[in-house]
Amino acid sequence: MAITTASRLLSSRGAGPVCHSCLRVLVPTGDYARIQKRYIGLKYLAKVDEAEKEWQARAVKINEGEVQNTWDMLQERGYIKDMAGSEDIIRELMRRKRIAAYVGIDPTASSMHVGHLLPLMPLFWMYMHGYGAFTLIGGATAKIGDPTGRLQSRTAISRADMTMNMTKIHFQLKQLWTNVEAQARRHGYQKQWAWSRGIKNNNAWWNSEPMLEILKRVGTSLRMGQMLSRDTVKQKMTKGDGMSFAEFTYPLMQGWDWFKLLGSEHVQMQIGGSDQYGNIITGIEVVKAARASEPDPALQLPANDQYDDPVGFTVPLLTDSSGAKFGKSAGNALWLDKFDTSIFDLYGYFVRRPDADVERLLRLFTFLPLDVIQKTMEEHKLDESKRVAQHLLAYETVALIHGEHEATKVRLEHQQMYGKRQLVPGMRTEPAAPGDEYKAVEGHPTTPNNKPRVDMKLPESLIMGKSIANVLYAAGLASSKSEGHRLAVQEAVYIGAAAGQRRVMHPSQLSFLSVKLWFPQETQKYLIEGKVLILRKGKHNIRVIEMIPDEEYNKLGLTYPGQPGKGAVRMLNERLKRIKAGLDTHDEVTAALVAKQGKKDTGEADGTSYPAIVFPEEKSRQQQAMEAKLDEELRKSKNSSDSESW
Ligand SMILES: Nc1ncnc2c1ncn2[C@@H]1O[C@H](COP(=O)(O)OP(=O)(O)OP(=O)(O)O)[C@@H](O)[C@H]1O
Ligand SMILES: N[C@@H](Cc1ccc(O)cc1)C(=O)O
Repeated sequence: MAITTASRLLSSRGAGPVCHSCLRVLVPTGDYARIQKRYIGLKYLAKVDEAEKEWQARAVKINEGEVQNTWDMLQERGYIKDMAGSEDIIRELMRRKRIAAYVGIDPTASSMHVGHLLPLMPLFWMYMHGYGAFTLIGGATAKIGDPTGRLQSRTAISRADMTMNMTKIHFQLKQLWTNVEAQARRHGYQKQWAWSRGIKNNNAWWNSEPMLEILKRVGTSLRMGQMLSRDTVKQKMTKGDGMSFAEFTYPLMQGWDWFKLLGSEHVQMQIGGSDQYGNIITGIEVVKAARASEPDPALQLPANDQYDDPVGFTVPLLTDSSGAKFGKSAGNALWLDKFDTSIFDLYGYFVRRPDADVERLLRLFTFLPLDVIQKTMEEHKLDESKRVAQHLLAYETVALIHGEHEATKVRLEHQQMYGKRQLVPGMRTEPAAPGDEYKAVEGHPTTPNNKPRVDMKLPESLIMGKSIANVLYAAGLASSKSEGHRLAVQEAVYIGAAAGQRRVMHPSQLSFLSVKLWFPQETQKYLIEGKVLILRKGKHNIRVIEMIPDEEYNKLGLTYPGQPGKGAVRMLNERLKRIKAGLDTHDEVTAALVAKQGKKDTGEADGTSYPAIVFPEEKSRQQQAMEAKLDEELRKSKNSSDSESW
């Protein structure tokens, strides 16, 4: 039996399993073309059935007090600030139905921050309890910018930057979800077949949604008076820089997202920070209006009783010590990207939380059971100076963001640094050296948690004029040009391109094609907005490359592996000339060679203004010969300086 995801949807609304020919009739032509075909059989349907039975058995246990209602758990941990809907209905809804929830994030910065974790935590908890959980990247909404709580409009972001932000956030969410799975296992939650999660991007529908459809479906029911009376609108119009029509319609866009997710993923609940309350309330109206105006009876979403209605809630805002919301706009964000906020600093931030806050933060940011938190607090109170609770908080939060391996490492570093007050060789209290951040961890596969830095800049002359092998080497995706060549021949790396087609990717819809060994002009074809290139090796080793003019690249003092005139051979030659001319001493050159092997820098560290030597992993014959010459010269100069000192 050939059944699609859409048929699952229709069957869940009582339509029964639907074959492709019936679907063609039921689903509008455009939608049918977009529907992903999936062949499923009776086994799958049996599993759906079984999952539903399990859910109903759980609902009975909740009634009998054997299992806690997930809503009560969320309340207990302090996640609920304001509710959109009656509490009794939400609680009962969560008991009866395996609903799904979503949290949306606009990619208006290149990384998420700790504040974003707060609405995400209840979503993660719901996932671990069997509900559907979706994170939405607002690729389309970010183009308008949420005006909520602002007096000034957001500055427009170029499409190229938006693509970069979206790509980075997409991979951050993947990393978070990977770590959530690990945390769930660690805390004894066994993954079930029916657990479902996903990352969505509202570009998927906004890029093709006809305006008329939305105006007709919801524009006619939303009342101007009510929309104008919203606090954000009044404040921005009277005290701020006024409100554009696009900003005014932002809540409608957000509501339409919800309606789309309700249709495709049963998303009946929206979660957000407390500033999102107004948008969630408007969203409920939009969803109801859109649902009521469905012209096609086969696509009608159920609206039988109050348990079919959308509901939502907001979480409290995470603020800094002055009470300001932690976020990008306030400029006080702690970033989830380890290249923006080092793991060491992130851990340190949680270790510094005051005693009065730590219990609440443990409830909010960790998956630890409440009795464990209770015991930790008792232990903590015996000697607060040890900061036992803060270290646990820091460990758990870093494990969620960067994985357990990093959390264990950073905990040790902190203990060594602040416990014994000494630095340990090899300890990372500083971000990685320039250049190193683009290297994958040697001897280990690239994972979401150890992946190198994602964003980088490369000069125009490289991207526009050099082979893809050079670009891969420069981007740190190949350890040499010849490896770059090999990867391209084997089609083992991918480039951001329009799905299934050899042309530029639609800015904001992440899709890849394998790279081939092509002419330099071919690489240029994939430049998004004429300046952004996305490359990927394996699942997680990704680069979002911004192409900048050569002058700007040089002005920033950047270099890349394989850069003409900056290679090891040239550097060795220059050093050789200087040592021969007596401009550098033996010690200076050896110090530069020993101290900075494999690192790029400008020579400031060894007190010279001369660039250090970069050794590519595979040395060319020319470089080997040059190294031998330099060795010879160093030996001579050493002998002469030794004899002088006699
Ligand atoms: N400090 C915070 N505490 C709780 N929730 C937050 C915090 N910061 C952001 N959120 C929530 O995360 C979600 C996504 O937020 P958004 O993408 O607007 O980022 P933001 O940092 O709030 O942006 P900005 O500061 O520019 O308004 C929203 O639900 C928002 O309320
Ligand atoms: N408006 C939300 C982000 C968001 C975007 C689209 C949505 O569907 C939901 C939420 C914010 O700025 O925080």
